[in-house]
Amino acid sequence: MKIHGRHYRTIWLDDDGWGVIVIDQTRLPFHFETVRLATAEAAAHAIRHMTVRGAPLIGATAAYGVALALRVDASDAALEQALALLGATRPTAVNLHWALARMRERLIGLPEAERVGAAYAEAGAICDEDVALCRAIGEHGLGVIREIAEKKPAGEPVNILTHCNAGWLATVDWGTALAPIYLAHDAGIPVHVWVDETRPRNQGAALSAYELGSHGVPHAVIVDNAGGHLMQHGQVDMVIVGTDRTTATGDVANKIGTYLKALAAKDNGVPFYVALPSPTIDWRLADGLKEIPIEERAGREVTHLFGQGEDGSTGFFQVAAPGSPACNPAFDVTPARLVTGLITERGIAPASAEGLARLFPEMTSGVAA
Ligand SMILES: CSC[C@@H](O)[C@@H](O)C(=O)COP(=O)(O)O
Repeated sequence: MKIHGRHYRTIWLDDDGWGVIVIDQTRLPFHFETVRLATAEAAAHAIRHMTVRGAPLIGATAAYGVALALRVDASDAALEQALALLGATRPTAVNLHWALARMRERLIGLPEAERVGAAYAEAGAICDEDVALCRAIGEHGLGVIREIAEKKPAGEPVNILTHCNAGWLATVDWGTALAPIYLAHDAGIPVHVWVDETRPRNQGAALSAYELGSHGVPHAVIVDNAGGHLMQHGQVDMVIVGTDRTTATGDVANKIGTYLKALAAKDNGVPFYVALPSPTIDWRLADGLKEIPIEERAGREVTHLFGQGEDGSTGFFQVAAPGSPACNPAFDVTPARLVTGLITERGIAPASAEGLARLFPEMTSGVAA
């Protein structure tokens, strides 16, 4: 993604070759600032406090967190401690656990002297692979957008609704849900994106809108409650969202509010697609509602809003009645029956055990078989 004319990934190594630089997403869209992570604790803090967020980027940051820990102590005990620390940061996105398991598998059998180099190489490979997976998701999703565009009067935009931020900022580059949109726009297909603001943290209004604007994609921010109305009036041609964990049977956990959009889409005959790289599939799970852990975040995210005042200063503003308690489940589960298709790096699968098994036959032992 280009910001101010320069291409950025969302995570990279500092000039010294070991410090890890990330974009501080808590400062966007008002300030583009980076943060240097120099310890595993700093990486864990960045994930927990959402300096970085989005399932694939959480996994990539955790992988580098392991490398940072091993620089200090490359023993088995230190490795296990770093895996536990980083694994406890956020519960819903399975990419975190996938990345940590991969790091452990790569490192545990190595002599201590080789671990640091191998850890950086593996974290780098996870990042490079994420870029390739997201690009492939973009290509497959582009086909869907193109098909819809061909059925519309010439020049009329394909109206796409998205929820939360499953774009460049949520991954290492490209994004998942937004990758097909970038490719469609670049291919000259007219697209227009309805961006759900995505309360409570406003990842749509703050991050997706920032990205789309930086790439020149026409879009409009809408309140989370507007999607159903727009669908009823024929103003949404398709929905594309990301996911933090998808079961082997095609149930999809994503940012709170996704389920309501899927219900509205079903009622209005609007195709509802979920874009995901395969590390987001939890092959052990068959029932998303019962089995996917849903993160509960602080009530303060509901009662207070982050924004910029007219004098240019940024800060938090209370919007709820002082003293009122708040409840803040951060994700919900959309059952597979409401999902039109899962856009993966290998193609588009029906949201079902059979559909996923057909695309990923090597993973189909257990519940997906
Ligand atoms: C490609 S990212 C997919 C999901 O991680 C994204 O849609 C999402 O819900 C992010 O939640 P967040 O709480 O901002 O980390």
